[in-house]
Amino acid sequence: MNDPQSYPPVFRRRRQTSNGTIHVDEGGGGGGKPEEAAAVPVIDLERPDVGKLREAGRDWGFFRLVNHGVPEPLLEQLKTHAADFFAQPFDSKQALFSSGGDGTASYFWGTPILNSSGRTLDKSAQEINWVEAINLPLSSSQLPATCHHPSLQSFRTLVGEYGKHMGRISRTVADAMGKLASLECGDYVSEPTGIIRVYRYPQVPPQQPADGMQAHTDSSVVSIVLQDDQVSGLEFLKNDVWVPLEPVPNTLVVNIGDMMQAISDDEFRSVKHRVKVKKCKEDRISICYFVFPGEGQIMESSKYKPFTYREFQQQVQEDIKTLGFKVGLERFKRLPVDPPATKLAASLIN
Ligand SMILES: O=C(O)CCC(=O)C(=O)O
Ligand SMILES: [Fe+2]
Repeated sequence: MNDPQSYPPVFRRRRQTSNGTIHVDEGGGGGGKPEEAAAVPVIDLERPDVGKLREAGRDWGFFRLVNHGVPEPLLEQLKTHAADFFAQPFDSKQALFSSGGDGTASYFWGTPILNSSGRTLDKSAQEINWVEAINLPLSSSQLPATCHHPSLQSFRTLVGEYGKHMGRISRTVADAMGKLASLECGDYVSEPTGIIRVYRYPQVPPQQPADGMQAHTDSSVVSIVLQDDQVSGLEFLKNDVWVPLEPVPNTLVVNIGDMMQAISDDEFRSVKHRVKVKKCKEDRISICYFVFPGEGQIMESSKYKPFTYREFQQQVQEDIKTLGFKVGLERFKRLPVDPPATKLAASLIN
């Protein structure tokens, strides 16, 4: 277990029981359907099976990726650096990122709701997410001037290397899925928009259950998750049941995002998912990659009115501010077209 001082104070207070000790919830995992979890499609990136890929996109929205070509030592180094970063005292972490501006790396906790430059939008939400994170836009390799810690510089270099693999994988996946839907989905992957978000999910105290991350869909074209090998928590919705995605070492998890759903005319699904970290002695660390279309790129779809990714983002932010949640693609749905009056009249006569 990490030093309590390493946690943001809001988690520290709530993690303490009345006698001042940190509570750790013991025992096995919860809920879910193990048979569904075991059946999550596995795609071999070197020899993608098109039938499985179609099934993964249509029926699951999630799949596991093997033979992805990211060297295992890179994955291990990233996880070690991430754990070392989060283990620092909270005040030091805050100080390291204190000079960041829009579009540069940032540190946040309690909410995953960020604007497009990675700044947090809403810290007042009552249901805080039980997570702290660093947000690293891949287009700016610069860290804030206050990030002078040598280990952070090497972490950023590793993230840059990992980001290149993520760009390659997301393009390959989007191209392959595009072929299935007779679309150029790969054209919608704009690599400069790529973001790496590194999360630490502390254990949630049983007396105050909270989600590590509340249920949501990703706005991306695709997202790629490198899970903690030891601590599970990621769950996705299938047939109204939350299915846990247990970690499998050296495997990546791919998640279809809202933009892929739109451009594929709903052929592929952006499904709801969440993170539940409970009944475990360790914190969970995950490293997530998100890639989006270029801001001005127009999404053409038979199911949705044409919109740019910028418009989508603005609408999401507006909804979060005014309603407290993301409405997402529903906002852009084409209205059902009424049958033309003459046709209706004709059918009545017949
Ligand atoms: O940490 C994870 O496993 C998933 C996080 C996630 O869903 C997100 O950041 O959108
Ligand atoms: Fe997500």
